[in-house]
Amino acid sequence: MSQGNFIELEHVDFSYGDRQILRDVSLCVPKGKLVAIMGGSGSGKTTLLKLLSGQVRPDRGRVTVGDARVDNIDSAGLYRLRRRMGMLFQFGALFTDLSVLDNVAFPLREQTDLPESMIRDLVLMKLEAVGLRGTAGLMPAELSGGMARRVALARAIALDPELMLYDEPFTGLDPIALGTIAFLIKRMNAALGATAVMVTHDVHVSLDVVDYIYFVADGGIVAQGTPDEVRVSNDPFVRQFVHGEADGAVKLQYPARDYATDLGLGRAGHA
Ligand SMILES: Nc1ncnc2c1ncn2[C@@H]1O[C@H](COP(=O)(O)OP(=O)(O)OP(=O)(O)O)[C@@H](O)[C@H]1O
Repeated sequence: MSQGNFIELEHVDFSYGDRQILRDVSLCVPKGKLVAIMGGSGSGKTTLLKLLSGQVRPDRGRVTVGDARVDNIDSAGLYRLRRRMGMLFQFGALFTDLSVLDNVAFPLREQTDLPESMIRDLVLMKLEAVGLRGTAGLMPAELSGGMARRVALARAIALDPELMLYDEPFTGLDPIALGTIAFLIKRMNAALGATAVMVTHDVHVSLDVVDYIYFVADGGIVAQGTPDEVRVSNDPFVRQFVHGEADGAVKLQYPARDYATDLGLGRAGHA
């Protein structure tokens, strides 16, 4: 592992059964940085997060997080690693039968022996950080979608994680709520000094908050760069992604037989 990196994937192959999803993927995330992973649907982005959290193991290659080799970690090591990780997944579901305070307190009660009075203070600090201290006594059903996502963020950072994993944290939010959560993610990360990886489709918001972007397609990293590099990139894949072009490096048309053959027309001159 190179000095300064908190995460490294080196020459990782991964398959579900006999279907290969990732091929010879290498990437790194320096400590304290927020990195986005973008790419088309089904390109393997969530699988990359699962490799980092030890939910799946690579067929080949190394996965290093902090001082842990996650590709061959044992269950005690995985438990220690998960305690240092916070996760905010799509729709970051709250426990509907617990108050906001109890939702954010959940990981603190599960993972620590802190007294109740201290847990309460920590929860209020985390809720204050996401601007929602006033909602502590509410139930999740009484929150808007954007507020619920912010409470889920407060819960994800309750244990001051060293690593944050975000999977589509903006899905289903209106533009204002989306901008708020993006800003909070950036601010929380800086305050925690955490290293973070965010899978997202939302290229424009991400370019405003992340330090670096990896683009994934066809099982590999096809482009990468800082937001400034990405904005001016001439790489066809990046251009298609950033400018929302319908056709480009990723083809609009799914591969198919010759059109004339499909229509039963035969080839010109043979009809
Ligand atoms: N548990 C599983 N078993 C078998 N195949 C799976 C499993 N999970 C995902 N896949 C397949 O692996 C591929 C990559 O999935 P992954 O969820 O990593 O993609 P993604 O890039 O995150 O997609 P999206 O942006 O649509 O969420 C997909 O084709 C998916 O169908």
